Amino acid sequence: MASLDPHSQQPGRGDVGAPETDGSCDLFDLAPAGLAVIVDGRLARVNAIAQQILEADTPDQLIGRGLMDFVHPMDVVQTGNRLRRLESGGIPNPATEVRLISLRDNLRVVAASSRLCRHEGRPALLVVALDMTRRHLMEAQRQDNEQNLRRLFESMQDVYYRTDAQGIVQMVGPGVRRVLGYEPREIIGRAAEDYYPNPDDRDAFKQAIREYGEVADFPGQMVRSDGQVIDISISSHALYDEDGQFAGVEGIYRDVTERKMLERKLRLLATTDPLTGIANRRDFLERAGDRLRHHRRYGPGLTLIILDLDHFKAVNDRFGHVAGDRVLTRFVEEACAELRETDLFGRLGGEEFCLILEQANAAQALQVVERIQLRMRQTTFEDDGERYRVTVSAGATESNADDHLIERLLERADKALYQAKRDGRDRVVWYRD
Ligand SMILES: Nc1nc2c(ncn2[C@@H]2O[C@H](COP(=O)(O)OP(=O)(O)OP(=O)(O)O)[C@@H](O)[C@H]2O)c(=O)[nH]1
Repeated sequence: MASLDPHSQQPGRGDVGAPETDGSCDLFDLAPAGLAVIVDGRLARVNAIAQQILEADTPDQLIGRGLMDFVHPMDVVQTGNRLRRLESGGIPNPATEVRLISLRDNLRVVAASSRLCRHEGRPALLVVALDMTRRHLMEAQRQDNEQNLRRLFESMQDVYYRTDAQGIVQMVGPGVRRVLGYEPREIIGRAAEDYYPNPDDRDAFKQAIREYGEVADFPGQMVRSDGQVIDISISSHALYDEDGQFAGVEGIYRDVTERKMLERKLRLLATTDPLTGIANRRDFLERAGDRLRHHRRYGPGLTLIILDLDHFKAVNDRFGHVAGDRVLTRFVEEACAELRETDLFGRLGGEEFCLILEQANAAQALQVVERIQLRMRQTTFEDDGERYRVTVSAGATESNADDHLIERLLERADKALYQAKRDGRDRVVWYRD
């Protein structure tokens, strides 16, 4: 057994302080570190842990092999220098990280220190190695993760932020440069509210956080450094301290201005009649249905009127489709001039339009229709050098308690309209059973 007994030092022979490893003690094998005795640059003895580090099944696989055979090529020069310094000066080397290649060609990282000793009467080196491979891997992984996280953070389209309980910004990510046009340091320490053009948005956000503890894709608006108002979407959660007290909010927000614009455009396309700009059939009927439901629950009836241009086919046939389109657009302009913001007006198709009047009794509704008809009577069109007028017929009905569906009102108004056409056009007929 190797002896690490300090009394066996042999001063004056270049190995001052070197213990004799004469095999008289089993400390060598018990040591909680890898130990290797090197004689003439070759492994003369290894303990079990050194064997483990170098992935040898038996000590024989290692004994007699050159120490430098196991040192990673990148560390060979530095390790050689250290060992030479030790041999010539005798001063033990402090622990240094060295990369080794095991018998199975795996990278091992050890913290290795060395000192002089004697082995079976010959000058030798004792190398002590602590296996750092796992820690090294973990550290490399941690650094890798940190770098990835940093890269992600830097390139993130979203803005990460954190506020304290008073809404003061504690942290904000670099994405804020792109989204709001500010440097992060310009924002930190300021109230998050300062960037909201509409205080109601912030209040709604705070209320939702208070109520649910978190929000996802919460809509709002913010003001950029250049004054432009942008649409944002926030996903955040509340933070609490150890006592369970509200400590602030953490989350991300992103610029969704383009998405919102696209959504608005799509909504407009899906709900608007492209020629006249008023509600198309689908949108009109949907909103008309909502209003009917509302009136059934809360209020008196509503009035539905179908308006239909007279002899419109003749306009198309005589002056062409473009002239017909002009008449349709003009009719809508004239009708809208007589309507209130709250009135619902839409194009059912072709030259047929529909109007819903709320807060109007039958007499008032008739007045509105008659005013629209009068306007059209007074409007002159001119095409191909010919002047002409286009009149409007209308059928009206009022909702009653049995009307669950808007289609029932449409049916009645249509019957009344038919009657108006039969009675000579340019008039309004109120539906009667
Ligand atoms: N220019 C134009 N014409 C349209 C449009 N949609 C439908 N029309 C035309 O509107 C005309 C409707 O004709 P009809 O349903 O016979 O009705 P009308 O000629 O007005 O007759 P009455 O309603 O009985 O007075 C048809 O010629 C359709 O081609 C449109 O968007 N633009």
